[in-house]
Amino acid sequence: MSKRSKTSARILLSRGIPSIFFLTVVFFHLKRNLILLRNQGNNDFSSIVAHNAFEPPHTKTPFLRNVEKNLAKETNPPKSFGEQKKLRIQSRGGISSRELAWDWEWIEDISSEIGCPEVDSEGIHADDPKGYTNIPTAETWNALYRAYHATVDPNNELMPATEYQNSWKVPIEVKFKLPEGRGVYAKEFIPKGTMVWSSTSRNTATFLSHHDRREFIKYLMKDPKTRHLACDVRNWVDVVHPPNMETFVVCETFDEAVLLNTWDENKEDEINLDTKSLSLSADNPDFDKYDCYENDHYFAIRDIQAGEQLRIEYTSG
Ligand SMILES: C[S@@+](CC[C@H](N)C(=O)[O-])C[C@H]1O[C@@H](n2cnc3c(N)ncnc32)[C@H](O)[C@@H]1O
Repeated sequence: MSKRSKTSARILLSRGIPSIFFLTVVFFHLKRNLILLRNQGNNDFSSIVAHNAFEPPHTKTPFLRNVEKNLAKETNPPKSFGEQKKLRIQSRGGISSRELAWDWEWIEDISSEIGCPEVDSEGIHADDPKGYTNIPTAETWNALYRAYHATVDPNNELMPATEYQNSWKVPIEVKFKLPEGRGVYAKEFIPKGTMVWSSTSRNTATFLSHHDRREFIKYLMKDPKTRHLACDVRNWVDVVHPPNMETFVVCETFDEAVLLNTWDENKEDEINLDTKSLSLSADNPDFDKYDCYENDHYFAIRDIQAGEQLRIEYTSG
């Protein structure tokens, strides 16, 4: 090889190969960022993530790492309980008909199997030896929370609380008086306009499937200590049609609000509570957008004296 050729080869080795290597690195870097920009334009980051999922982390540029971090936030944002509930109702579908949600036929069968006391709109039968005379305590409500969490399919669970919460904003007590049976009484004077109770997913269970609700009732029936509660929960239930949904869900409150009686048509003054949906701001501790009852709350429509029974208007579901 001539001296000239040797010099050319040396130049090629010392400058050309590093240049080719440099250009190759620049080429792949640009190619990757072009894909990124193109996908950013389409608002579609999925291919980038898929592409990079197989690369060791050290090969990712800080820019790409940042995009991935933002994407992870976007696709997996921390979900509030309310958001989880909405997604679950949407994905599980709820119950297809109102009739199925009430499940009256099955409820009638188990009522006669247990021998539940008769209840009608006229009140509790005074001479019924098995009448609803039991005054629930925190332990009673806790038994319902336990039954719910023990039976409801985990994918359908929409109640974060596992034990009784006192959701009353005013002091109350439960007493038994005929003909209505158990009722809720004010322990102190309540001024007109006071909010006395509000529904949240902490005190109100949601059943998304008719099977779950049956399992819940059967669970209560198995234990002699809670068997009578299977009769009670029949009367404490409500069927709700969530907004923008074709299907139904079953709401069951696990506290004294289920014992609120209504008023006698001939005694108009008796009614003292009304219900409204809350328009709470998100920072309010009671804010719970996807509560079964849409954050319904009861408020005093007039001054209520200490010792007076709290009464609501019943609405048919
Ligand atoms: C949701 S429960 C209320 C709690 C019920 N008192 C109890 O002890 O379980 C509804 C039932 O209470 C009774 N009730 C409510 N308001 C009444 C009223 N003003 N007069 C007679 N009975 C009433 C009816 O038997 C009704 O079906």
